[in-house]
Amino acid sequence: MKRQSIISARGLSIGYPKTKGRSTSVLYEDMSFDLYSGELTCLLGSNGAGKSTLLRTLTALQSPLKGSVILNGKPIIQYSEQEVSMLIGLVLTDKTASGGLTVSELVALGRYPYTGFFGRLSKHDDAIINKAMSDVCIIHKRDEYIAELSDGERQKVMIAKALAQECPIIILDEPTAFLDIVNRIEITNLLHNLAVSQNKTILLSTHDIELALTLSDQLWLLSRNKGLTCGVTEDIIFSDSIDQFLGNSQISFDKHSGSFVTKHQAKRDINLIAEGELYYWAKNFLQRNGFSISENTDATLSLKVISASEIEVVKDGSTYSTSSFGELKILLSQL
Ligand SMILES: Nc1ncnc2c1ncn2[C@@H]1O[C@H](COP(=O)(O)OP(=O)(O)OP(=O)(O)O)[C@@H](O)[C@H]1O
Repeated sequence: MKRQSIISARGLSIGYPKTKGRSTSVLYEDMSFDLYSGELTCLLGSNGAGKSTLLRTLTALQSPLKGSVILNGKPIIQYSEQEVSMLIGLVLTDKTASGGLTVSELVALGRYPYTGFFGRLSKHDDAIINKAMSDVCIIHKRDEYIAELSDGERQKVMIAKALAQECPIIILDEPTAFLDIVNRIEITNLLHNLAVSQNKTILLSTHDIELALTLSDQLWLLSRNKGLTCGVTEDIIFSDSIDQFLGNSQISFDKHSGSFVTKHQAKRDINLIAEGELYYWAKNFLQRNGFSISENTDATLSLKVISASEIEVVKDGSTYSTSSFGELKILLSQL
């Protein structure tokens, strides 16, 4: 089945043009990508990889150095500013913006591509604004000032504004920056639900790798050495690209846990017998304490975790029992 891409590019170069005191700075050359509707796509890359530059180029805030971004089959530069704002809702992370407006006033700004800046809001506009605030669960704060909201609430308001804009595409630059874990999950989940239930095309940049792996349909990985690679999340995971694009000499991506782990200098081999969550956390404990997990059941050192309070160590045929990981740490340092 061939899907229709909403935003695409072939042979795109992005970066910053020559200025008086500086030569052209090319970040990426010959980029190719497609964004599809009904999907959440997460853009991952280290600090300075060029995520914001790519998002600005995609939304026509910045010109490409070469090539063009194609929006619904037509180069984006052929659209007027108003036409682009009816198609793409852009959410930037700016903590200081619009503090003097109330929640509903800020969300209402999303209607201006339709009404004009001095245009009056119709009943239809009011209904859309209310629905947008309900969709992101912020309607109970509709009369409060933006300056008095928490970061998570403000982020929801910015998303509601993009929803009120009724754009088929929403692009967000680090929408979960500054948020706690609950709000990070809530916002990312909300965006995924919007993509699926309202068939929107949603692209966001994030450093929240674990959340992106759980909720995004497509991943875009960006690295100055390796360029851009795109694919369905699980295809990207099994291609080992996450490690290649985001890992380094200190950390590597662990496919089993779906998270990054520190590369420890292992000094001793140990055989581990445990199941499920006990295996996961015992392995975590051992690796952090300088052990390498060995598959060899004849290893001189072996650990059996029956429960979190029943842990046995076997060394050279002798068995030692402990009732916590705290005790185990002391025991292992003595054996
Ligand atoms: N206006 C500018 N002129 C020249 N170079 C710039 C400009 N803005 C950003 N850059 C450079 O482009 C590179 C990419 O910056 P960008 O902000 O796109 O990265 P990022 O991946 O979004 O980073 P972060 O995760 O830290 O937000 C950086 O080396 C940066 O210094």
